[in-house]
Amino acid sequence: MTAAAPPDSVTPPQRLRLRRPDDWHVHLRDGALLQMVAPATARSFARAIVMPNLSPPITTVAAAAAYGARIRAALPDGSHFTPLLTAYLTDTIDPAEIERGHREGVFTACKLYPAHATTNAAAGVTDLARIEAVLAAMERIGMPLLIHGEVTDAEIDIFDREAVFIERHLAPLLSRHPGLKVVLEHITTAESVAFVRQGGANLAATITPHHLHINRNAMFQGGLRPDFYCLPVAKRERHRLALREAATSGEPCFFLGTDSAPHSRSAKESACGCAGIYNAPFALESYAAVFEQEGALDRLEAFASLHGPAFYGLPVNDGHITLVREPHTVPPRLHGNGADGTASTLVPFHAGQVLQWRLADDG
Ligand SMILES: NC(=O)N[C@@H](CC(=O)O)C(=O)O
Ligand SMILES: [Zn+2]
Ligand SMILES: [Zn+2]
Repeated sequence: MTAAAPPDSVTPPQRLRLRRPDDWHVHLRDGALLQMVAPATARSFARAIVMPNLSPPITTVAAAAAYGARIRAALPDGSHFTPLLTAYLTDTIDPAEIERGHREGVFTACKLYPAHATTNAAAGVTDLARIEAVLAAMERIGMPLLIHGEVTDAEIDIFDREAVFIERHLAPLLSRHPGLKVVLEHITTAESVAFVRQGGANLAATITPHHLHINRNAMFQGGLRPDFYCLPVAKRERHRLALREAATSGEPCFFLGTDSAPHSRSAKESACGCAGIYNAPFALESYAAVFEQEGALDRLEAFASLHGPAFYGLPVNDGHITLVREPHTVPPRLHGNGADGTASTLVPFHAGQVLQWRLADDG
């Protein structure tokens, strides 16, 4: 005789059906890396906000349209993935170009990198006063501003750069432009959670899987671990806990943005290693682990599939995906060959670890 099944309330779910999610912050790169990483994002997500920090950065409508075509060409046959492109703001960018790109449906949003704040941010904005006309135009046409929110001043401790950015730059910016839609990207601190929470309907934040899983100790565990180095850098445990609470809270101002940021092995393992964590292959599975640990699996769909479209004023996706409880080990390395024959090796986030949820292949 078999034991009676436990009541439903204590049986962990084996399958989760969600409206198809979107990734509101991803780096798809270009060339051989694009060929390798675009299918990973397209496998899980219907749409993604694609970052413009290429080299050279995407600053014109023509460059964005051409990049969109290269992304589509890198997708598997039959993929319905839609890249949502962004413009890289510089000190001298023309507001008319931004407005035209938005009107023509090429630019979904603009990205603000404080000059030198992160990878390929050298051409970013040196002073917000220089892009005042662009910000005014964006506010008028309802075009979202996406921000890498860190000051770059060398005298500010790297762990404080996000909080100082909010005080010195973001709060005044929001006062000057109360109608501007702003996404504070990849937030990493309890201060950012509190700030975004008290902001109005025009302010939101994306939260990455890695900032929900690791704190700053991960970078130094048993030695220097470049695979856990990204910007903004992971903070103390109390900040990670605040981010987990925010992501799983059900509040519409917090939504999914992986900040998947692949760099080749040689670029990570170097005397001056690049910032960025490549999480695209199992990002959804990684978020699912957090939501399950927090007892909030019922809120995963809102975070992954509903809050982002609502903020951007876009429809939610039609299709659905299914996550199944099927423990699997994340490969320690991923190898790829671009169409140009260039081989790349990437280390995915959770390399060698077991994840409990897996995206069903048939969706
Ligand atoms: N997040 C990162 O550590 N790196 C990103 C840039 C960024 O999002 O800041 C990259 O492009 O590599
Ligand atoms: Zn960034
Ligand atoms: Zn990023």
